[in-house]
Amino acid sequence: MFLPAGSRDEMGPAVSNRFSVMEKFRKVAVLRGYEQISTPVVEYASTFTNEYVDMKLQNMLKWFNSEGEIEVLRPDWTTAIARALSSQEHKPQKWAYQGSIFKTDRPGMEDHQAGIEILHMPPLMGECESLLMAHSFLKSLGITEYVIELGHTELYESLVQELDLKTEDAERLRQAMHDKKQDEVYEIAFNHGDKEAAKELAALVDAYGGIEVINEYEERWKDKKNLIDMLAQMKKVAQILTESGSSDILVDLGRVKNLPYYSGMLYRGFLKKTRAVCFSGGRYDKLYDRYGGAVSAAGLAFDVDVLAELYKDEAPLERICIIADSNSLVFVEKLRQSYKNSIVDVRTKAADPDQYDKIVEIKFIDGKYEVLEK
Ligand SMILES: N[C@@H](Cc1c[nH]c[nH+]1)C(=O)O
Repeated sequence: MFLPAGSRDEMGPAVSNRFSVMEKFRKVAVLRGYEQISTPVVEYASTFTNEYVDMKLQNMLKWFNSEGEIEVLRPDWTTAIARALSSQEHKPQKWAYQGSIFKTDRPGMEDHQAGIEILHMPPLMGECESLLMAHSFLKSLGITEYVIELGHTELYESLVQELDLKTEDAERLRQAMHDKKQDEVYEIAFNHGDKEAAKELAALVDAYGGIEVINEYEERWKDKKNLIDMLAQMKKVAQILTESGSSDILVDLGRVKNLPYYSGMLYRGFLKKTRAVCFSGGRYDKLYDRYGGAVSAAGLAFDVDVLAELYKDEAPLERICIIADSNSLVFVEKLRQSYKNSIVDVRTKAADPDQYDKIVEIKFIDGKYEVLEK
């Protein structure tokens, strides 16, 4: 009530767990050498809808400003950061950020993200650092039961290039591939190419599983050098992650990009228990073409809302309630010093004992304040 559809209030643990997740993220990012970056929540729509980014205006929260230009609430951090960094010197950079993104094509409209962007690093360094950072961060939250899924946009894109597709059919094919509708993939590809190309694309729908899928495809594509190189990249990243003790790895060679700007390896983290996606990212060098190009860029964003739902404080603080009144407040403020590293809540009435580990009452006896345990 009194809120636009999709907006919501949050209270208690839903909020505090989110802040705890964000604090942990910041700590891990700082210790891995990331600098913090923040961009405004209001941007021009054209930052996200221009031909290099190509996000859909219909999914953005938008309005006209007084000059008649369309402004939006930030729908994507990665693009906003690319805009903010466009005039920066080309030297290795690692940025970390946290905050909301707004999209109307999902329930809730506002998502809380924490993410990293790694620029001007040699190939594979960005992908590996993104995923190793994800491993450290999830570990710091006590999350070990997750699966990393690796993909590569250019596998599908290079096969599709061989077809003669109009924009609309290209979109239909991408959707069918995304939904893993093999018959539809075959049909669209066959109608716009030949039997061979259609068979290859349809087979890609099933190219999902452990690292052995890459081995199979190395054999299958042994004459396609560009595809073999991409598989080698995926294999190398998988090997580095495995040797670093990271989580289980799956590959999906038929994965299509979920954001238009990706142009290389893609990765996602799934929680084993719920299958929820807890992070997602990839390589996106071409996004920088708008700003002069020749930039190596990779990164990922964590879904803070998904992580906050799982959050458990491993060493909860002792909770103490002091029952006092306005006369004893000065005394109570001093008394706090003796409860270092505890949550000290001052109330005026006996509080719910279930909420506290200890309740003490301040009484004025014989001219001085006494602390009585209850
Ligand atoms: N911006 C992407 C995540 C990402 C960060 N860097 C690269 N990709 C998303 O919202 O899914």
